[in-house]
Amino acid sequence: MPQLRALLSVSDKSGLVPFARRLHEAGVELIASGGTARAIADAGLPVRAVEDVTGFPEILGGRVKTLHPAIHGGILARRTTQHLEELQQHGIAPIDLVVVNLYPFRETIAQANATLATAVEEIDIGGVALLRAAAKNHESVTVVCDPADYDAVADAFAQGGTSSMFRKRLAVKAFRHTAEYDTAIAAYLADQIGEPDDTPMPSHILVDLKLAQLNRYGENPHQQGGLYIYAGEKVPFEVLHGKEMSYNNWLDLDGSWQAAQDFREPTVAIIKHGNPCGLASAPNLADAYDKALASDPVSAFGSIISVNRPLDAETARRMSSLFIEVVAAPAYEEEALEILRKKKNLRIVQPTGVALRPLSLRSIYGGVLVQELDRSQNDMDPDNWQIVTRQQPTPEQLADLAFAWRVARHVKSNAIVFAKDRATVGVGAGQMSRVDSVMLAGHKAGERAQGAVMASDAFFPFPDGIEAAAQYGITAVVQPGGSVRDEEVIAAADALGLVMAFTGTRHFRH
Ligand SMILES: NC(=O)c1ncn([C@@H]2O[C@H](COP(=O)(O)O)[C@@H](O)[C@H]2O)c1NC=O
Repeated sequence: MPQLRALLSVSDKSGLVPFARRLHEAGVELIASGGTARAIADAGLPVRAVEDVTGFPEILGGRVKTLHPAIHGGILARRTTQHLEELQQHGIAPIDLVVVNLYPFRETIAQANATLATAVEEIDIGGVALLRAAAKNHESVTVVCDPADYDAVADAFAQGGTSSMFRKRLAVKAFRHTAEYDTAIAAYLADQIGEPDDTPMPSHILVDLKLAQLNRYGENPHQQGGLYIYAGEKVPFEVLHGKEMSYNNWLDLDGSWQAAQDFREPTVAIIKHGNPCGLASAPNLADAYDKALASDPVSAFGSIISVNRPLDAETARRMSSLFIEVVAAPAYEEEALEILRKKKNLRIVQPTGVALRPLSLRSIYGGVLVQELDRSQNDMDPDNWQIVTRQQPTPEQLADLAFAWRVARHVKSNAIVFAKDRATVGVGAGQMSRVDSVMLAGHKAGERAQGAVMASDAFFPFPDGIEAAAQYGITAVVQPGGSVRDEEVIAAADALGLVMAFTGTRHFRH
């Protein structure tokens, strides 16, 4: 049996000594780089320093330690006569196991005081080269990049060596690891340097996503699903109470959170299947909640609710009579938490402070669609609107129109929002025809449509939508305008005595 040899070069030395001891006990000769060799020797185990093998000292403050043919030759040689003879000619011994963990680049850049210079120093070169060399030669060499694998590898060496399948799996893991490592470096450097083509649509997007949570299933029980987060970042919401978040919970939480945070006044967004069934603003959250719930109390059953202020006890008390899947608030009063915690199945969540990414990514067949988030501000201000009807809005109508317009961008197209007193009273979402959305909103609002205003996420192609709205009692309309039939639509609004504003901006949401 030939002498087996391991090269160890680890930044994180946890678990190193017991692992090295087991390898030694299995008859494996240990070679290690500076600090790693010291840690092994301090534990009383025999170890050869890399410098001793290469006959060359570590130089440039550790920038060159293991980058030497005596090391890489030993790893990369095929175990064929020709390669082994070549090794012998140069006095190089084969290396059968490579154990590396890399400089903590991600941890370094996550620190508040990180500079470009400190980050660059934490870019591991030699360790990556060792991992890649060993992974390439997985036919004969075992590569370990994760201390979680120490036990299984030690077990295998105690039995004489690793299996071919195990080596292949470890090689895949090592290549994945170095790819993730380089992705983090590239993303950081691009960010620091501010690549010229970085805005608005970068020429390449490197996405490094890590599984944060395996969901019980995807949208439906026959689909697998999970939450992936950007590597090195936190899960966006912490679950303070209740069961694990499901796939659909995450999706609806995202919609409700972004909707509630879009408003300045205390606001409550009640979401079902990606659309608000009630959204309202008021001087305090408790009243905003009542108004949002009143919009469509039937649909609010089993909803996801987000608010944009710390959740107070009074609002929590009012919420506790409704079956809610998830509640999200920027913070919670202690008493509010006590009240909500009584509901066993309610998930209470709070954001962890992860920054909102400016681009949205959505996978389609054969690609990923990327766009900036819909965060336009100009058209949200009624001062920038054009009143196109003879009838001018009252201040009250204008305030409701501005509210409804902001809600509309959080509703799936074709989106129609009926609102009164800064609260939705009817929402028509996700219809293929705009006039159908009007009818849905009107149906939901019933009597409450009388004197309410209407927002439409895109222009009315025909007067029919306006005429239907007027029949429900709508008095004022806000829409982007821009249809070839705008004149006809304006004439219809004038004939009905309605106010109509054009914003010039469309808010499709698919
Ligand atoms: N430059 C090199 O030749 C080199 N070879 C190995 N390393 C890294 O040095 C670290 C271990 O160093 P030490 O054994 O001195 O504590 C490991 O994270 C390893 O990935 C190197 N350092 C950086 O590239």
